[in-house]
Order: sequence, then C-alpha cells, then structure tokens
Amino acid sequence: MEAQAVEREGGMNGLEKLVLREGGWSAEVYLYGAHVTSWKSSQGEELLFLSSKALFEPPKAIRGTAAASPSASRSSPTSAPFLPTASPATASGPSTPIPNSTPLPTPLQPSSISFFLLLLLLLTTISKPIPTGASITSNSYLSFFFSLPLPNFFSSFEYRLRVQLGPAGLLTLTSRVRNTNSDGKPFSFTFAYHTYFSVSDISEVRVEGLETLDYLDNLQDRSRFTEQGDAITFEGELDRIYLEAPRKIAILDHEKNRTFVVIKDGLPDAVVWNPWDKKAKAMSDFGDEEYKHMVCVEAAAIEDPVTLKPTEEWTGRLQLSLVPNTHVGGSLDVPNAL
Ligand SMILES: O=P(O)(O)OC[C@H]1O[C@@H](O)[C@H](O)[C@@H](O)[C@@H]1O
Repeated sequence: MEAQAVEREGGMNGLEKLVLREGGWSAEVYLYGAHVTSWKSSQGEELLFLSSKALFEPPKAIRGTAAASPSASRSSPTSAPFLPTASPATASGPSTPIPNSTPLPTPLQPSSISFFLLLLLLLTTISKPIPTGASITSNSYLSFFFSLPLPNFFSSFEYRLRVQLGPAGLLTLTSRVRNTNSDGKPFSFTFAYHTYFSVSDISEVRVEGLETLDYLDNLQDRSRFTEQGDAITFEGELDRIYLEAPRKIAILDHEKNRTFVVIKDGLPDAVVWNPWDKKAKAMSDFGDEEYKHMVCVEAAAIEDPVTLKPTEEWTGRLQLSLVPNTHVGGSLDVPNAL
C-alpha cells in the first residue's frame, strides 16, 4: 500500500496539528496533548464537539475534542501523576519521522482534570526537559510516546498513544501504559478518554447500552444508583460514572438520523456528562448555549484504578464509528477488528 500523506499544519495559537485522511474522512490531532480536535465524515460533517471558547494554551486542556486523560490514582501511595514528556515514537513498523525542522512542543500533555494539571505543573518544574516527538508509523497511524523518568520517590512509567483513522472513518485511540519502576513498586492510575460528541439537540439524544447498570452520581457525592430508564436522555445537568459498562455504547442523534458507536476495551466504566445551562455559564472556556450541541461520553477506568506490577503493561482502546440510526441491541454494522 502506498504511504498516505499526513499533513502537518499550523493550528491555533502557534500550536501544530497533524491531519489524517482516509477515504474522504479526516481527523486532526494537535501535537500538544495529542488532542483529537476534529473528526470529519466523508460528507465533511464535524463529529466532535470543540468549544468556540476553547483555549489553546498549554498546559490547559482544550475544551471539547477527544483526548486521553490518564491520571495517577489518588488512592495509591506509590503513584505519581502522569507527566507525559514525549520522545520519538518507538512503535515497530515502517516509520516516517516527522521532520524536525519545527521542534515539537515540550511537554506533550493529555487533557486532564485540574488536579492532574496542578501536579503536572509542579512536576514540570522539577523534572529535566526531555525531547518530545511523534511519528507516523504506518499509512494513517500516528504514534505518540511519552516517558517519564522521575526521582526515585515517584513511580516511573511509559505512556504511548496511537491514533488511527481507518476505513469508513473508524477512529481508534490506543493507549499503553507500562510500569518502569526499578524499585519493584506497583503503579496505579485511573484513565478516561474524554470524548465530546457533536449532537444537533441534546434534548433529542439517547445514550443506549447503559440501562440497568449501577452508576455513581458525581452530582450527589458519588452516591450509587441503578439506571432505571431504557436509555439515558437529557433534561438537565448529568454527570455519572456507569460501572462495568458493556463494550459497546450507542449515542443516537435523532435529528441527524445518525448514531455514534463507542467501542471500548480494557476500560470498564463509562462517564456520561452534560453541564447544562448553569454550569455552562460558569465555565470560561465553554459557550453559554453550547451544552445543547454536545454530549461527553467517556470510556474510563475510574472506580477501580489500574495497578501494574513492574514491567507490566496495560492497554486501553477506544474506537469511534458512525452508522445510520440504530439501537445498540440491534445488529450494528460496526467493524469489530481489534
Ligand atoms: O472541566 P473538566 O475538568 O475538564 O472536566 C469536565 C467534566 O469531565 C467529566 O469527566 C466529569 O465527570 C465532570 O465532572 C467534569 O466536569
């Protein structure tokens, strides 16, 4: 197969982005944080939500997009926050390094919760800078490699992220974390793929696949409830962590007659979030009315942090695809190749 052109373009605020193309579809990935800021269908429709007020100011997360958000487990005494300072990708296969004429930003940081960002800032100041990098390892693959040698009292680990745009627009984000501790200590972390989908009207959206599951309600001190509805619908602020969620979740957009299919592997939980009007107004990087046109559905490992023994590796994968409106119980025409 012929190598596919991955274009390198200037993005907002002087940050750079890479554009993947496949069969008329496209995806844009900012080198900063490896945020996937755009995923467009062959009809040119934008499928991800990106706030018009999003800040492109490292180390802040870009509001909207699809981005991996690993975070050291707060419950683990041996854990350290992720400080993803990237060095050139080491994934196997034909590799076309991105020309070094323009240095990559340092450090690359995933979108994340503010707790993580605060620690990240702190640690950035005490850790030595490491060269950053990314490379195109195959036709429409991008690999990012983050590694973090920290002083002994912190855990050390590697984090790798691969972004792939496949046939029929299948967007795959594969994360790998490896415990590189030399002192035999385990490493624990939580993880979420923050994914903001663009929808026509939130009050007409249904999220299917999570019915009958137990969830923790972030709006009620993480109290535990059981989902009673036959789908999740939206009439106000919603912020829930669904536990032991199935591999496949569907987001139905009636007005557009289309369904996003989320397939997750290695990630037991699913977060569903919409800030609604009041919280939207309180967020400086989010438009007052934008909650009407987005829904955040995250594949995550939150309730039970992942714990790795030294040299152990974890893989968490997210696959996004788009099909005409259908129900998750039906026969979804979704590629299952993993
Ligand atoms: O504002 P942040 O930190 O980017 O997070 C956005 C939302 O992300 C979701 O994962 C959380 O469940 C919400 O509570 C949170 O508000």
